[in-house]
Amino acid sequence: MTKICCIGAGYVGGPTMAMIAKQCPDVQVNVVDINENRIAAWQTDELPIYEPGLLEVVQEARGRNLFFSTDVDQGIRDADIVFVSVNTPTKTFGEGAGCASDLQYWELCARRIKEVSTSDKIIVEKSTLPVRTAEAMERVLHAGDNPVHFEVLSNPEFLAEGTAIDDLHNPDRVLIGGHETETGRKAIQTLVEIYATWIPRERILTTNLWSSELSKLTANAFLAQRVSSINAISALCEATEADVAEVAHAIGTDSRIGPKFLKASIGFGGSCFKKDILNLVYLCETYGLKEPAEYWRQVVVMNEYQEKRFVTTMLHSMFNTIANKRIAVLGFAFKADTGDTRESPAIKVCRELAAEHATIVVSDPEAMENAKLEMPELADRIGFEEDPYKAAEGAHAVAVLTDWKLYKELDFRRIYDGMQKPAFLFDGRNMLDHDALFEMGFEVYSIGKGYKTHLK
Ligand SMILES: NC(=O)c1ccc[n+]([C@@H]2O[C@H](COP(=O)([O-])OP(=O)(O)OC[C@H]3O[C@@H](n4cnc5c(N)ncnc54)[C@H](O)[C@@H]3O)[C@@H](O)[C@H]2O)c1
Ligand SMILES: O=c1ccn([C@@H]2O[C@H](COP(=O)(O)OP(=O)(O)O[C@H]3O[C@H](CO)[C@@H](O)[C@H](O)[C@H]3O)[C@@H](O)[C@H]2O)c(=O)[nH]1
Repeated sequence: MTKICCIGAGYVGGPTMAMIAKQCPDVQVNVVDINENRIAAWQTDELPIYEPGLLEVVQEARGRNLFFSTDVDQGIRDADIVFVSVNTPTKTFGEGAGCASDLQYWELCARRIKEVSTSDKIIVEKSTLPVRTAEAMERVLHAGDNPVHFEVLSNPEFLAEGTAIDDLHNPDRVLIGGHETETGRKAIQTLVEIYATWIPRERILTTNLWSSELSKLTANAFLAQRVSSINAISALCEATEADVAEVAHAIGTDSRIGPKFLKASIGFGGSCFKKDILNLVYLCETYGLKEPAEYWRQVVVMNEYQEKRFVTTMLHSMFNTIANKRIAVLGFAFKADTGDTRESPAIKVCRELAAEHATIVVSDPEAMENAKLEMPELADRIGFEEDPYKAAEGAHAVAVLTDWKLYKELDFRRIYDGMQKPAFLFDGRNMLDHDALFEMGFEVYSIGKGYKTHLK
């Protein structure tokens, strides 16, 4: 029986390993982590992350061939294949602070693997890493006179939160990079066979190590670039009475452009896009490629502009003062169907609103616990109210920041009746029926669509 160990039981390690275990009952999968609370939660039905469909997948395999443990060393020692899926955040200190990837968690894992292994293993980079990390890892793994052989593969993860289970079940592609040597090819084949249990072989791409590592950063850079591109156009739409949704539809029907990832918004969030683009920027700079670095940096610059612009619109439309006005923030997660608030644009928006001395009430169906941890410094300005109607009661403005489906279904007549007048509504996701809201009496502001106001 093949034994897999995955180090890191987070948003990636948990769901990916649960899917492998579900699809491959003959493979034993041990997910290990140093975070005791997380591991304990994976062992219950109150999973540590909210992801539609995840619980069912975990329940099918848990206790059969899927196990969660804090015994990292034992997990590594027993395994034929070790996935490393630890966090690789942006460095906050020293050289490359604010841009480079912080590789300390990855390197600690490599050292641990070397320390405790007594048999040959395939080591799989699941975390998103700078191109050529595998080289450094191989040096760490093979330092000294260790007789054990480690074959390093890159297998980046492309799942998106909120759709992780569908993405894992039916991925556009799986990417596996390895050395073009006999042992490298053999290791690639071993991993290909695991995925081929449920994924058509032609969707499993194999490349050299560096192409695989770089493809992950490139994919995220291209995706984020599309969001920043349409957001840049949204600003021009507002100035010209063009409608960004119409523009996006018109260009998206060109098969060379395609319709996806063209939704104008308050900006992209999540733990990956900004971090991975900045990592790409840092890599370009490291190789002396100033212009490519600047090119990609602009994707992040545009995103920050879009977040800031949203609050500026709120401020200007509400007569240039929001001090002590109650603002109901509907949605704090960085996108719908997740409780994840990492790098959520809602954080930036709340900070800017608080800087204007607004009184903020945050509501979200899944992200309240994480939201409470995000902005401790604003505790005296922010309240939390799970019920969106209560959050909006007495508010001067409602700002929709996450595209939760339930916000489409709210009784906005009831919300309007309970609000201060004029009642402002800022739709940061362009998801509501703006004509109907305007008819009810709202002052309606959206992204890239012009404003609907009763005020002269
Ligand atoms: N979140 C996503 O949607 C997503 C998608 C694709 C790729 N990625 C990449 O996958 C990686 C993991 O992301 P995530 O969102 O799952 O992070 P996460 O923070 O949710 O999980 C990482 C886990 O690793 C554990 N860990 C850290 N060091 C450890 C060690 N030495 N030993 C054992 N456990 C350790 C942490 O305790 C944590 O639980 C990152 O590189 C990220 O860029 C994330
Ligand atoms: O047209 C769009 C599409 C997305 N977004 C926003 O962009 C952010 C990212 O969304 P999405 O990409 O769907 O979620 P993530 O979970 O961050 O997934 C991205 O980041 C992961 C981590 O690397 C990758 O694995 C995925 O392939 C990649 O889509 C969110 O704030 C979305 O609201 C928009 O504003 N407009």
